[in-house]
Amino acid sequence: MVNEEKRATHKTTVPINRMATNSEIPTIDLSPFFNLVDDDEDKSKKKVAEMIIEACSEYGFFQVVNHGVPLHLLNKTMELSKIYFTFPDEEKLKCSPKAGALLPAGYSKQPEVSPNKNEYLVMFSADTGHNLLPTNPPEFKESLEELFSYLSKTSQILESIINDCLGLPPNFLKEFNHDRSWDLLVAFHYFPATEMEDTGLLEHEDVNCISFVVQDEAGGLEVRKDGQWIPVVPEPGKIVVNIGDVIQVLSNTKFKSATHRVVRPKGRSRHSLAFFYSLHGDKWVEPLPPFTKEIGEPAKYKGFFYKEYQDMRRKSMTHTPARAEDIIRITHYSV
Ligand SMILES: O=C(O)CCC(=O)C(=O)O
Ligand SMILES: [Fe+2]
Repeated sequence: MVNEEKRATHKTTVPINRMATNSEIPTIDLSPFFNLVDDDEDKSKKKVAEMIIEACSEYGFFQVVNHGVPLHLLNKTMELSKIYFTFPDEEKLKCSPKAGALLPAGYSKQPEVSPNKNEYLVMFSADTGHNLLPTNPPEFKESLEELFSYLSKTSQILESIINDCLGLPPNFLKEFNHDRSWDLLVAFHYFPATEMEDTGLLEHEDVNCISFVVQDEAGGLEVRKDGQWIPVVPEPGKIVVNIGDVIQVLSNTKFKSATHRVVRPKGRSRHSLAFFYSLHGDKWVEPLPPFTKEIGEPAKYKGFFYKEYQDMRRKSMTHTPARAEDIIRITHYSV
């Protein structure tokens, strides 16, 4: 009961618009950036850039097609992930993160008291040597590794598009964010909603640079725009992209880190795959001069080391404060 009451305090008071549809979340065709046949490549790239500028300045969310990730690989990984999460706990716990690991790779379940209701498997780039991946079901590990490397390539392309959309010097973000060891891929399993509540993941903004999400048919991802929750209806082949706090801070809020959450469906599980294009923990993050002094605008955030912010966020998720307003968000660094 105490937990139910505690969870209830996290319920948002923003009205829910369940009638809204995906048409409000722009879909952007990335084919001009993947060398697909095009008579007028420069014009097409410019069009994509315009759409991305609009989506990122409006609310930081969009969907992509022709994104370079093979659809059969997305589907296969999702199917294997669904099988993996049906395994008994003792099997899944064989991949529990090593105590004291700097970056906790492996299988974890949200603590009972957490308002988030899911279990998940985290992996980093195979090069880091941090991973603890299951050998069962067969091919799951290989699929995850392959998917990781495709998503990594796509995120680097998207980062370079965003770099240009922000008007930064060529390759600025690539050089700033050259270390790929903090990028991570997470396979999620959300438990079916109970009679009392349907929160799968509390409303939040992502800490990192750019996130990618693929949901199964159950859906449940919702984005907040103009005070309303817009459901992101899963569509085969589309990948959902959202801007994280790092880009919001660097651009001094020119590009937005959107608030989103996961609502659990009743009577069924929900699965998703999320890739977080990140930043090395030792990086210092602060609003960049082209968005501040060079245009006479005050910086909206104090600077911080990425790992300091990420640590605080992780703690506030595992030991969630009773009051939603005490959960650490990027506003912690607001000036
Ligand atoms: O599972 C999803 O659809 C989204 C997950 C998410 O927003 C996150 O892990 O930050
Ligand atoms: Fe998120």
